[in-house]
Amino acid sequence: MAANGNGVSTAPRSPLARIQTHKNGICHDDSGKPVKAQTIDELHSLQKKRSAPTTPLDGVQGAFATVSEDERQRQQLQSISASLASLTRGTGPKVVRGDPAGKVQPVSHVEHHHHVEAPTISVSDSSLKFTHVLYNLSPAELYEQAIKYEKGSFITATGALATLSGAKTGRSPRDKRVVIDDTTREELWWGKGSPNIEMDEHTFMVNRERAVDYLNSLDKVFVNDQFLNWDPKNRIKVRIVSARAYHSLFMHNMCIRPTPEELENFGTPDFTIYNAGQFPCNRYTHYMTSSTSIDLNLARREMVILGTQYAGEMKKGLFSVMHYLMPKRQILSLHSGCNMGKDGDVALFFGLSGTGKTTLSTDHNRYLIGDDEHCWSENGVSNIEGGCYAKCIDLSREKEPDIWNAIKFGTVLENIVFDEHTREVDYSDKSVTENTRAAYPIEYIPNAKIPCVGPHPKNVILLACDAFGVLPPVSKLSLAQTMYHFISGYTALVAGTEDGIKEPTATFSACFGAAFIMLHPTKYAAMLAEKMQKQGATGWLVNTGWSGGSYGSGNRIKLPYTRKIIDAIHSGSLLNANYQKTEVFGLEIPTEIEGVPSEILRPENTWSDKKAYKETLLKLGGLFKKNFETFTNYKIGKDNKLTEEILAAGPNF
Ligand SMILES: Nc1ncnc2c1ncn2[C@@H]1O[C@H](COP(=O)(O)OP(=O)(O)O)[C@@H](O)[C@H]1O
Ligand SMILES: C=C(OP(=O)(O)O)C(=O)O
Ligand SMILES: [Ca+2]
Ligand SMILES: [Mn+2]
Repeated sequence: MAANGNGVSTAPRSPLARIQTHKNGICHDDSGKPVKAQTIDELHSLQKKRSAPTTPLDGVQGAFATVSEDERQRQQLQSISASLASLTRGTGPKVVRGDPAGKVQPVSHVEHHHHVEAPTISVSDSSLKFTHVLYNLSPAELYEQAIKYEKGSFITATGALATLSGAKTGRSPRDKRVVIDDTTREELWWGKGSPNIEMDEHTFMVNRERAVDYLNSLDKVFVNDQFLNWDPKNRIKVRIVSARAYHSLFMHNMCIRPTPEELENFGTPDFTIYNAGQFPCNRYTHYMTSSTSIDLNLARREMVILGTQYAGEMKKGLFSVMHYLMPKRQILSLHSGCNMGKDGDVALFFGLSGTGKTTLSTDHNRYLIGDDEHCWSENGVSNIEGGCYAKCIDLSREKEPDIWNAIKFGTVLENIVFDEHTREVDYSDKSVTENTRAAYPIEYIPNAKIPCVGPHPKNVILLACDAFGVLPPVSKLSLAQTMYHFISGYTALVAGTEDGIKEPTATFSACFGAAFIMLHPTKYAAMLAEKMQKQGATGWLVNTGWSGGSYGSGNRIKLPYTRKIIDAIHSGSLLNANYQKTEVFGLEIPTEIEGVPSEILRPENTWSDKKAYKETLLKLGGLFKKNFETFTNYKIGKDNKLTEEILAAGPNF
């Protein structure tokens, strides 16, 4: 008698025939070979196959012939131990590979085989302790670590790893400090407007010790050895030591991933980050003004992070380092996105946070070279990074399909909100922060250009999100105007929506990234001018912000219109359009662009209150003038003529 789960009889009239599973009547539950295991533990051990400790980009499975696996691991651990050395002990901790919980390698075994350092007299309990190193784990391994040990880690419906960055959901530029010594005092940009807030070497060491002691006190740390810069001649080796799988996966995605062979020969890193973000700095330490401190020491080639878990701090910290190292080699570092057309025409997209670098460089009809950080050398452009970091607020599949589709297994989704059951992400939800983010490897964008390098740029697009609504959607710039706007680095922020409508605030950030530059802005500007002149590149100013009024009365320019404008720049059609000059800013604006209503091209047409338009225009012009006062005493390049032209290229009234 058969019954279903509800106990209701479903008995057929006649008994069922016996199920025939095999001709000879012997019942097998499967037809495969039996597993080669005597116990469940053995069975589990079969599940995992040994492989290289990395995730190769191109599936290279080379022969690891030059050094034995044991020797390679010993060297690696020694190098990591040296990285984690503290001041008081002089030597690093005893490090051992693998997850302490995973019983990957028994401690005694490793101690016996790998003499990480010469035996020293134990001066403290911490030197008796082992620190397990999770070295260049794969995304899958990092998912497991995050989900097991880090609160707030979940897999979303599309397979991304949702994480929380804690109390800080954005960068903390006021807590970023740079060690001042005889070299940096001379070389770097200090004082008004500079992002380089000074600290002394000793204080750096105090913070370094705090971070290193914190990391050494943990059962395990994550170590990433990776590269920056796709230009092979100017590649930098970076090591990131962190406490969270989230941070390790973020950097795995954002830096260039080495192949197993490259990792084998990695050697000593050129730069090391100690990310102890969960642990605060000591506010009684000299120079500390909060519990957060991001400290850069160029001489030691080290960065220490205390009191912030926002992952963007690491990528932008390394960007600062590149802004120091590259100009020394006559290479210009750029806070810009970059893409290339089918015919090899390259465009740069400069702009401050939220102005559209990532959105507009990710273009289905063009090859993506990178979304945020590039180098421009004698040979052309190269991306510094191996991944993209997109803003996700109000992300839609229709408007940004490539970014949408990149949010899948392996992608880190920061501070987003999802349905607790379906794990479907609600991209409109700002409950945690407005700065929700997705970090994914660049190859998640289908038309990424790998390797991420390209020829010299043809178009240099300066993006400004003008919440005042007075800058034209697009204008063609002279070289002097390009320099003026590059040095100004304008965008506008909109005030919080909750307290009702407030005035937008203008922000000026030299080189569209004052927070990251290390030298005086005019150094970068001079290099840009020289390169643009030599390559005959055209500058453009694109307003991705408001039209028809300021924030509150007007609307943000529709993304499809901005894309049409960008298309016309790329195709070259805009270069030959008819232009009219605007008053105050003296910008050349086109009268027509295919696919864009002509009336929006001239901002005053879109404002119903013409008087308010004129007032707002003059107000913004005044803010530009005031901001530029700091730069009027600087010469740009070798040529006095260019300096004078730049000064004249600003608003005139
Ligand atoms: N007209 C527009 N042009 C560019 N971006 C726009 C526009 N309108 C709205 N946006 C939104 O503005 C944000 C731009 O952010 P993003 O591209 O990540 O900036 P960045 O990379 O410069 O920090 C995206 O969320 C995008 O959807
Ligand atoms: C990561 C950042 O870059 P962006 O907003 O320019 O994409 C940031 O500014 O924190
Ligand atoms: Ca950026
Ligand atoms: Mn971006």
